[in-house]
Parts: sequence; structure tokens; C-alpha cells
Amino acid sequence: MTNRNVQAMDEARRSASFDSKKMAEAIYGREEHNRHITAFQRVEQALDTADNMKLPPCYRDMNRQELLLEGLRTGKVVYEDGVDNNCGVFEYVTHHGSLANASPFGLMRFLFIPPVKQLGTDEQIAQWVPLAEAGKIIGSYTQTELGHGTQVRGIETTATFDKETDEFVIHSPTLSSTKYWPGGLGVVSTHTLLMARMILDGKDLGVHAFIMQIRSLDNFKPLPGIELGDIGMKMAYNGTDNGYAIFNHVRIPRTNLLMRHCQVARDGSYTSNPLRQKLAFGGMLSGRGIIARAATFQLAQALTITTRYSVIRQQGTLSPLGEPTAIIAYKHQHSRLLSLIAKSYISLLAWKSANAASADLKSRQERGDHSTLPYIHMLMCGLKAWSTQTAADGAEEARKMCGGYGYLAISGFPEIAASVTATCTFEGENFVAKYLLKGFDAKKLPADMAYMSEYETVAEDKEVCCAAGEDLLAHDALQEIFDYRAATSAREVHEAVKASERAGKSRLEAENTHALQLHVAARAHIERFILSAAVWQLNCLPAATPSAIKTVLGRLISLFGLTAIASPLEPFASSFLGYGYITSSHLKDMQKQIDDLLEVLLPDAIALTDAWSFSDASLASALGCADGDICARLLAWTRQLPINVEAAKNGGVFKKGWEENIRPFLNRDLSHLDVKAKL
Ligand SMILES: Cc1cc2nc3c(=O)[nH]c(=O)nc-3n(C[C@H](O)[C@H](O)[C@H](O)COP(=O)(O)OP(=O)(O)OC[C@H]3O[C@@H](n4cnc5c(N)ncnc54)[C@H](O)[C@@H]3O)c2cc1C
Repeated sequence: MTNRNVQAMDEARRSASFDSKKMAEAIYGREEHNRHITAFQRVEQALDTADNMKLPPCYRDMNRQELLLEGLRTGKVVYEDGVDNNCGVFEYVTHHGSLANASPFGLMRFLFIPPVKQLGTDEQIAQWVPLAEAGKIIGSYTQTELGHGTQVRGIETTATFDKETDEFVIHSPTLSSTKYWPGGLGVVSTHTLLMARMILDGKDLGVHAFIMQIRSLDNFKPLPGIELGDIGMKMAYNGTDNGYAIFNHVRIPRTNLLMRHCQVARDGSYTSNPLRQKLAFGGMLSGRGIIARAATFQLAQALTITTRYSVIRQQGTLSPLGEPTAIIAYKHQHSRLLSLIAKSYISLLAWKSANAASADLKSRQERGDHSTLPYIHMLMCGLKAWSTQTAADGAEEARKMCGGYGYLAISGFPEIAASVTATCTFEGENFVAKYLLKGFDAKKLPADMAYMSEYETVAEDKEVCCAAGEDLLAHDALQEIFDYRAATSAREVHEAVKASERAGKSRLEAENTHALQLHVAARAHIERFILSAAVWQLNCLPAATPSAIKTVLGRLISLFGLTAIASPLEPFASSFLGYGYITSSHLKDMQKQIDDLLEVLLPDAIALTDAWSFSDASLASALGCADGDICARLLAWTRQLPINVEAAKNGGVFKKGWEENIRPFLNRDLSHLDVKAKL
């Protein structure tokens, strides 16, 4: 008997205008794609998750401790796979494609080794990095305190230098200085990279980074003077032990201060690079890039599940003959789906450009050139903020598009949506707005803001976009519209801030007064980067890339640009309308182009999500299996749920519930009431 769902999926796959494997090679690079596939296969074999008719272990009933044990089991397999096969695929993601800090070992390559390399001297790097890379120690990153999250400068934990013993004394002086949140800190890590205020001769020199051993490597007990614990269940990330720590005058060697950019000598004298603070937080740049990329993958996972589900799920009809219609055919469904698919691709392309710029900064810094640091800092903050917000909103939207089934744990959505939303929270600062204001305050606009000089005035500028009809699909035309919005909104808010300052407000107060306009200006500046970066990446594809791939990527870029401006569902669309550059006639034309693009891209939907190459096991979704046999999987997994297995053993009776509550409920004595009910 042919399976209708499998057949529908086959047809949807065959309708594509391009080969999804070739697309995968275009977005990942051929070698990386192969490495990615084989690494996931190896790990899924080792974790016994390759058989997709079996309920994935993450859906077993588990309490806090069992969830952590499962996180340790899987995290260990994944970390060891990386070491044994010299493979970097799982350095930043888990076997489910979440950001690596969802695993107890995941902070090591993400937020322990990179800052050590960035802030440590050559000897310190040689001492600590090989130990961490080989998994001989387990590292975490300890910054956030009960009283201090976003505001890192407020950190209260102290590291006071004791000249007598050549040691720093680490101490939590107040309740609010309790370290709270660090991944891996609660019960797993042996060492942590600690952010604490350095006190030398009674003088507070601000926040510095230290390496600190926190547990004995022999019996694993917290070292004397250290209280450690797990912070309990979270919305997601329950396979790892976000923890708390309180330090009571704990001594560490002076040489555990990371000393590439600052030094404390044996006699207690302090020297530092004037750029120390900027360089100290430079380690965060790569972290932000990693977060942005991981959030993009999680959005792509959610969209893969929803697209597959939408192809086989039939409800209602569009046919005059009353034949059932797959929900993907409904415009409301596929317009949201394809706009989000476009965003996921554009997000990855933009990340590639930002990552290249960040790598360029790194090599410049090795030659002592830090000139592009402020720009890259702004770029990474802005991209991270945009990608994580887009992914969190998009994953939630994708969940809703699967109706009630998207609300099931075994759909995979609760974990994806709840874990990707955390990426908006950590590394949360947004420097873009301040950067724009500084740019205008400077004598000459920085290079990345130079495009703004083409739009010198705000109120008097009555330019109107000259593109119309199909010309609005052109990337150049869209770029001009994005540039115009970014320039005018930045210039306008700068003038507003200046006016508030002239009226007697401090800069901080003025910025707070105009915070919403600043937010729009920051988003506009980042989105114009994102658009230009995506176009750049498209133009940089190797000449051998099939033209069908280039065509579809070009369409996704147009769809991204047009929907940002003209879709009624886009929250920032109105920001394009200022100063009459875009008129109602443009909007009408754009909506027509969007409609046409949606029709032409619809047959490519499955191939576009296949190209991300997520294995069934990594999606862990009964709705998202590649073959489309969704009903079979839903039912098989549902039957294997521990509650149903347990009931089946007792003839279909959920025994504990029956004995403890249901039977007493049904049999309760109602003789004191005048109740006539009798079976
Ligand atoms: C899953 C997860 C993992 C984490 N892992 C780690 C880790 O490994 N190590 C670690 O050290 N920490 C970790 N954290 C902590 C994380 O870095 C903090 O939660 C984050 O920095 C935000 O701080 P907060 O929670 O104190 O929020 P707050 O700073 O209190 O922010 C609350 C709200 O106020 C707003 N706000 C705050 N200050 C300002 C301002 N100046 N201007 C405008 N708005 C403002 C914020 O935008 C937010 O909306 C983790 C957090 C999560 C959720």
C-alpha cells in the first residue's frame, strides 16, 4: 500500500528547481558539509538515536537529576568524538543542534578556551588550553552575579592581591555578588574562568579574568571556601548544570590572573595595555558570532519541521471538487514559512561576512592593529541581537504553524523554541545605537557609516525611490531603500539626542529618552549590513555553482528585502516609510512582487529546508522526519512514552494514578450530601 504522506513528501521534493545537496555545498562548503554529516552519523550511532522509529531518549520522563545525567551521557560522547576524530563539528553545537552550552561540557570550547587564548600569555595558553582541549579539566565561564547581569562593570566579586603569599584572595562580599547562572558551574566543572574585581593595595582596578580551580580532581569536592550548586529547572538547557557559587576568601596563585593585556608583578606592581578593557571583552566577539550562527541553525530546524509537516498535513480544501488541500498551499501558511526561510538563509550569509570581518580583525590584532575593533564589536553585537531575535520569534511562529501538534513535546518545538529564546538573553548588550551616535559625533563618519553622507539632511530631503514594478526585485534598488532608512533614522535620532542634551539632559538621560528611536536606527543599520552581506556572499559563490542555486538565493534575498519593507506582518516595516521615500504606490508594487516570489519559491520549500541537512535524530521531532511518514512516527513515539508503556504493563491501567487518586475519587463517600447519583 502506498503511503500518502511519503508520496506527498516525494512529490514536494521532486518539485524543486535545484538540487538540495548542491545548495548544501553552496551554503556550507563541500568539505564542511561532509564533515558535518559524518560527525552526526558517528555520534547518533554511539548514542543509539539513529533509528527514528524509536522514541528519542530526551522524551523519557526525567526529573532534574535524570535530565542532567542524560546531558552528561550525551555531552561526553559528543566531546570525546571531537577529541578522538579531531573534529570541530560539535565545538559549538550539541547533537541536537542547540548551542553548545546546552551541554555540561559545552562551555569549554565556547567560553573557556577562547578567552584563555585571547587573554592569556603564551605560557598560560600552553598550561591550560591542552588540558581543556583533551578534556582533562572541565571549564566554565563565571561572570553573572545575582545583582549584576547586563552591567558587567558592576560585578562585586573581589580578587584581592596578597603580597605576602603571592596569591589572589577570591571573595563574595555580599549576597548580590553570588555568582548565579554560569553553565557547567553547578556540579560539573573543575575549573572556571572567573570575572572579578581586582584589588591591589586597596585600590579597585576593575573587572579582570582569572582561572580558578573550583573542585578537587581526586574526589570532586568543591575546594575549601567554595559553595557550589545547581540552580534547578529552566525553560530549556536542562541537560546542563547552570549553577551558583559563593567564595569565602579562596586563595589562587597570582599567575592565575590572565596576563596578556595586564600584568601584576611579584611585588604587586600593575601594568596594563591602555586598550585592555576593549581587548578583554574581545573574546566575546567570537562568542557572539557563534551564538548568532547557532540561533540561525535552530530557526532552520524549526522551519524544517514546519515545512515537512505543512507538506503532508491536509485540512480543508481549495479545490472546487473538494479534494483535501495540504496546508502549505494556503497563502497565509506559505507566506510566513517562506519569509522565515528567506530570513534563515540571509542570516547565515550575513554571519559568513561578519565572521570573515572578525577573522580579519584577529589577524590585524596579531600585528598590533586594533583599528577595526569598534566596528567589529558593533557588528557582532548587532548581528547577534538581530539573529537571535529573528530566530526566537521565527521558531515560535513555526511552532504555531503546526497547530496543536506543534505544542507536543515530541514535535521538538518546545525544546527548540525555549532554548533559542535564551540566546536573546546571554551576551545581551546592544552597542549599535551608541556606536551610531559616536559616529555622528566624530569629525568624520566611520567607513561603515560613510553611505549615510549621501543622505545629508533629514527633514528637507524629499527624494523618492525611483524603482517601480519588477525593478524592485533588484538587490541594488532594495539596498538603496535600506540605506536611506538607516541613514535618515540614525541622523534623526542623533539630532533628537543632541536637542535633549541642549535642553539640559545628560547623554545617558537623552539616550534613554530616545531609546525606541535608537532601537529602530540600530536595527536599520544592522539590516542594511545584513542585506549587503547576503548579496556579497551570493556574488562570491564559486563560478561552478549551478545557476539554479544562484537564482533561488537571489530570490530569497529579494523576498527578505521586500517583506521587511512591505509585509504587514513585519514589526519594523513602518520605519521605511519616513520622509516619503517609499510611497503607497511602491508598497502596492512590492506586494505584487512578494506574491509572485512566493508562488515561484513554493515548489522549492522542501528542498530549501533539506539543504540544511539536519538528520532526523538531531531534529528529534515526530513531525519533522525527512520521509514524511509523520503519522506512523507520531503514533510509534506516543506508544513508547513511559506513561503508556507503564500502563500497558498493567493491562492499560495507570496503576499509581488509579490507586492513589482515581479510585478514591470515584469511591468517595457522598452520604453526607443529598446526591442521587448511582451506577
Ligand atoms: C541559558 C542561560 C545560560 C547562561 N550562561 C551563563 C554563563 O555560562 N556564564 C555567565 O556568567 N552567565 C550566564 N548566563 C547569564 C546571562 O549572561 C545573563 O542572564 C544576562 O547577562 C542578562 O543578565 P540578567 O539576567 O541579570 O538580566 P538584567 O541585566 O537584569 O536585564 C533584565 C532586563 O533589563 C534590561 N536592561 C538591563 N540593563 C539595561 C540597560 N542598561 N539599558 C537598557 N535595558 C537594560 C535588559 O535588556 C532586560 O530586558 C546565562 C543565562 C541563561 C539564560
